[in-house]
Amino acid sequence: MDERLDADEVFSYFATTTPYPVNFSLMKILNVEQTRALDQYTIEHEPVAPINLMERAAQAFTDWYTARFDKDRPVRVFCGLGNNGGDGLAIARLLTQLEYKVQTYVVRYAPRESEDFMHNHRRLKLIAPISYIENERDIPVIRNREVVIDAILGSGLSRTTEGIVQSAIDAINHSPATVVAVDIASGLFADAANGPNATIIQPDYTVTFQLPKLAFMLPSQSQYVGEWHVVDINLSRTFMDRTPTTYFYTTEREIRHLLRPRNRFSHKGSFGHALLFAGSYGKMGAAVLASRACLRSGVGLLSVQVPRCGYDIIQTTVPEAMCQPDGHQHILTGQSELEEIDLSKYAAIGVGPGIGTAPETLAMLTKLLSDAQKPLVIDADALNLIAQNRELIAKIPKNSILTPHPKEFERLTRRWTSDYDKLGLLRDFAQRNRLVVVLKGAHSAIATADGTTHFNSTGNPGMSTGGTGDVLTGILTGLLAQGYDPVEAAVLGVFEHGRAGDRVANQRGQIGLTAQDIIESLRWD
Ligand SMILES: NC(=O)C1=CN([C@@H]2O[C@H](COP(=O)(O)OP(=O)(O)OC[C@H]3O[C@@H](n4cnc5c(N)ncnc54)[C@H](OP(=O)(O)O)[C@@H]3O)[C@@H](O)[C@H]2O)[C@@H](O)CC1
Ligand SMILES: [K+]
Repeated sequence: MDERLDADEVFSYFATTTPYPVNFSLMKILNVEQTRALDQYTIEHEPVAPINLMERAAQAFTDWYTARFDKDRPVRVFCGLGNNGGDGLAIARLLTQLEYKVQTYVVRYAPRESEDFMHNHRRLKLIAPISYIENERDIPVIRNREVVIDAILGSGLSRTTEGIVQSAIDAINHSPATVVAVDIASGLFADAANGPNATIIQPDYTVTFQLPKLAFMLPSQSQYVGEWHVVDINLSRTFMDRTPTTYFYTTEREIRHLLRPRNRFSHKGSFGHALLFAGSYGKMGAAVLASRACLRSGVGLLSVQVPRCGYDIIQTTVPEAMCQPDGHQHILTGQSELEEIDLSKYAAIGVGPGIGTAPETLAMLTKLLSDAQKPLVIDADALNLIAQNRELIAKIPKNSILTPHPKEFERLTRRWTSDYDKLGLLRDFAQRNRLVVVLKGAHSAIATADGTTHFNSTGNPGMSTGGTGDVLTGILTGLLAQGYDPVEAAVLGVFEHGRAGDRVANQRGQIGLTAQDIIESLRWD
């Protein structure tokens, strides 16, 4: 895009060239250009002078900082020469006025400074000394218990760091101090891959302005983000609401709008009849977990199709469910012992947990994909069977929800070169095949047929344990059966699955967390 466009033009550029509809209001992730346009639009339309907006940002950061760090911890603020550096100088002034022990450094990597940097430089100079870092000798020794505030480079990063900036970043990274990045770690691109040997601040915390950045969502960037927090600086809501984006971040606020309240006159028929195809000899636990999770998600009725060896297991462990044994003792073949399965009876169908990859099960899956008239939830071994027989991808009913973990997604597509490459693959796969794809992991990413990606905000590493995926499949099938559309079901189900995991982790820690605990901790109010 032409750099000379002003904020209004950028606004209409994105409004006319990004055709993705948004069904419900979620927190957006904007790209660097859009973020810049958002700042500019706020400045012109609020209106607010740029220097006052910078003061607002510095105040919001300082409020966050003072709520967490005591005055007795010495602070070293490292500033660059752009507006991120300007923020740093303003923060140094605000903290000094609050009687924090502050040392300020300006990393002089270029001859030019931004206007708002210069303004804040003059103001700070009146009340405190400022040191300059021009070569390595000027870099101070940073000690334990000190806090470094990193304001060297922000969203204006345009190239890989080098020279004195690189040396300062290295010194900060090798120090024992706690590091807090202002807006984004210096050297980290907000929405593009960094080169292989880039020098980037590795903060303990990132305090970012207004909206999270795409880089915060990616596992490979986590060492350059740390624990991140968004602070509100009142940038234009109009611009944020009306600027289309393909990336969203799901938080509790948005989930509240998605959840449908129950009417006291409803009966079990109102919440749908779900069917799960799950289990095989030695993997019946997956069927039990998916079934229980489906019931805990509010489904009206549940039937479970299992191999004969699983019949007694389901009947005793999940008495609420009806059980239909397959003709085969150990695996699913689709040959029901009781009757031909009438798929049209079911409001939603889930397939995959613990089914194994036997040829007869492949035959069942193939028939299911072509007979099902509505979206399915497809997980685990069903995904592996599809990956081994890629011609099946085209047969998956449109808007089905697939829930691969990264390895399963790689089998369905190819190895990726970076997390950004992976995001592109995910979006293309979902769009091309008209599917909803939940890529599981930290900040699970949900890609939809219309090209949008929703990142989840709940969940914890304790959930990387056997059976949690089966629980998710049960939840999603239960939500589809209740009439949530597939995107809503995926966004809501992934969020609540993660939130239940967080409740367990809060009560008993992450290490001992089990899939069963997640089921027991599900709450929908
Ligand atoms: N706009 C607003 O209203 C608000 C903005 N806010 C704050 O502003 C920040 C963005 O500020 P910014 O745009 O001035 O960019 P910033 O990152 O400080 O540096 C740009 C300078 O660095 C240079 N440079 C680039 N890469 C380099 C490298 N590798 N090594 C060395 N130099 C490099 C680059 O040079 P150039 O690319 O022009 O050659 C340019 O001179 C944002 O993160 C937030 O903190 C808040 O106050 C809220 C209100
Ligand atoms: K920074």
